[in-house]
Amino acid sequence: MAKRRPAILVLEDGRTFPGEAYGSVGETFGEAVFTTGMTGYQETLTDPSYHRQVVVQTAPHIGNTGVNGEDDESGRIWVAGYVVRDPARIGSNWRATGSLEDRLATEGVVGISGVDTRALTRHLRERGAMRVGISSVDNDPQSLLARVRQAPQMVGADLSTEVTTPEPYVVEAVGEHRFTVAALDLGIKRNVPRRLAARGVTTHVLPAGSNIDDLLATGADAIFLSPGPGDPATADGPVALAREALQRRVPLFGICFGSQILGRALGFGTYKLGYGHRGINQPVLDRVTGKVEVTSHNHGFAVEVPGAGHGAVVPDQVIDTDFGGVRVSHVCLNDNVVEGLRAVDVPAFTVQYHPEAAAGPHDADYLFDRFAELIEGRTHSEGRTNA
Ligand SMILES: NC(=O)CC[C@H](N)C(=O)O
Repeated sequence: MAKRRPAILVLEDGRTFPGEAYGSVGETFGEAVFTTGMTGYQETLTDPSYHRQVVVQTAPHIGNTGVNGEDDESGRIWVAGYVVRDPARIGSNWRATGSLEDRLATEGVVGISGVDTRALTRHLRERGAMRVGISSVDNDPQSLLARVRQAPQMVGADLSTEVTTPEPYVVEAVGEHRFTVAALDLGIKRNVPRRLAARGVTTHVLPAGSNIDDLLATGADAIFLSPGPGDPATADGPVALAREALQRRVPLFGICFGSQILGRALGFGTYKLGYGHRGINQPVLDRVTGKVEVTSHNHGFAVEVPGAGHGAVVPDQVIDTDFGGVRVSHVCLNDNVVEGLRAVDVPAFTVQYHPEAAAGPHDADYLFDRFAELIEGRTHSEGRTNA
């Protein structure tokens, strides 16, 4: 194999890691975050929620199964940059249609390999997610650092309109049609409408700028608020839409960014986590059933509920909001972060993690059944909730 060009990675606090060019040769900037998933790199790369983030894979061998025509979660790779330890020399899998590195190069994704990703991950875990630059064209850390410090921060970033669908589209129910859902696309992953379709739900996916009348004009029985990149504190339009939906008692389900938006609509704040949750093996307690599920995560922000400081145990009690009582239905067992909300008096619930998985375990798939049950309650007894 030809010798790779040297490359460097510089964090905004000046810590520098040497490596080699991987994927496209060039320079890139973003927020450095790490993901602990041992598998599923293709789904990670194509998840729109990673827009403007430079993803560090803690798993040391990446690219082993190549890339295939089935696992993309959107129409392109979204990560701003890619950091790996040891790229596979040969990708091999019965579904593979090409190599990961060729795809990164084709899509212009600048990466770096040969990085001590354990040291880098520990640094990010201690110091927090921060801006980063990767360059295989300028190997002077000082000049790269100056540009890293000019790159935009993730706090205050409003990115939904950069990733949303330009035009509405429909994903049809599989088998008998039961319900219609309008999804506000703030960075949706393909597996969400797919999991809904498997429950007889037809999903109309609408652009981020849509208003509630646009959503309901699809004939929707319910609204879905999608995952997506950026700081939820900037999502005032979707928050106003969610409040309108809560007022009209339209059944609502939100995932990740959608959870943060619904949290804000209920009157809660959001805050940035130190280094976030990204991986496919995070333990979450479902307080409704008492079961622990192993789940897929990708979030850097979280909902803040009263009475629970960061890292403190969130009380299991009904919290009064503008829309009646709300319970924290799910918590992360690693750090007590709020992982789900369930309204008691209006038909709405959310999770901060990814029941659609892709990549990840399917433990939380039942939440799509809960959504269908919520819609059913609403559809069959006017104005009713799942309380
Ligand atoms: N996957 C997501 O929806 C991420 C939500 C938000 N951008 C966060 O980082 O917390």
